[in-house]
Amino acid sequence: MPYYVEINKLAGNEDIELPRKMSELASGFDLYAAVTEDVVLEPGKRCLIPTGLALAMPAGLEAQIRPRSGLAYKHGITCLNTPGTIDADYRGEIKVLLINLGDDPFTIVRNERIAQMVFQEVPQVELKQVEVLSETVRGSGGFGHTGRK
Ligand SMILES: O=c1ccn([C@H]2C[C@H](O)[C@@H](COP(=O)(O)OP(=O)(O)OP(=O)(O)O)O2)c(=O)[nH]1
Repeated sequence: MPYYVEINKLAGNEDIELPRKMSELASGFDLYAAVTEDVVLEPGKRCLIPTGLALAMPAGLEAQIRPRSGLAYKHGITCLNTPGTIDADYRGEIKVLLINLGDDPFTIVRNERIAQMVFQEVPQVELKQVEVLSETVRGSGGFGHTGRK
């Protein structure tokens, strides 16, 4: 059984494509830019791109906003906060925080695919404060304590 996620096109965005899987088994639904005029993203700069969409997903799901590999590889365009978290109770416009890590300005035009959205189940977790944690072999070793090879 699929999860049913409600999607709403915000006023003035009737022409914006709905998020779309570009192949049958793709993980992500591509998201389209709902900019009202072209946005030129200069190298090293960031911008918040509207999608013109809002969602209502069932409790226990989240949506993650992730970069598109092609834009990252060819132009250095990625999501600054990847993966961006869309909470199940968020009803506002979904926005995509892009940054240009490339060498050249990049122009974002309306209805261009700028990122992808992957839905994930989120386990329900309750934190329980304790005085002593259960032991493991690793213990507190981390941050590369096993070396490089
Ligand atoms: O890439 C993103 C990340 C977040 N959001 C929206 C949906 C999310 O549910 C909300 C809050 O995001 P987050 O919890 O990451 O941000 P925050 O800085 O902690 O904001 P808040 O104090 O509003 O929770 O902002 C987006 O539209 N795009």
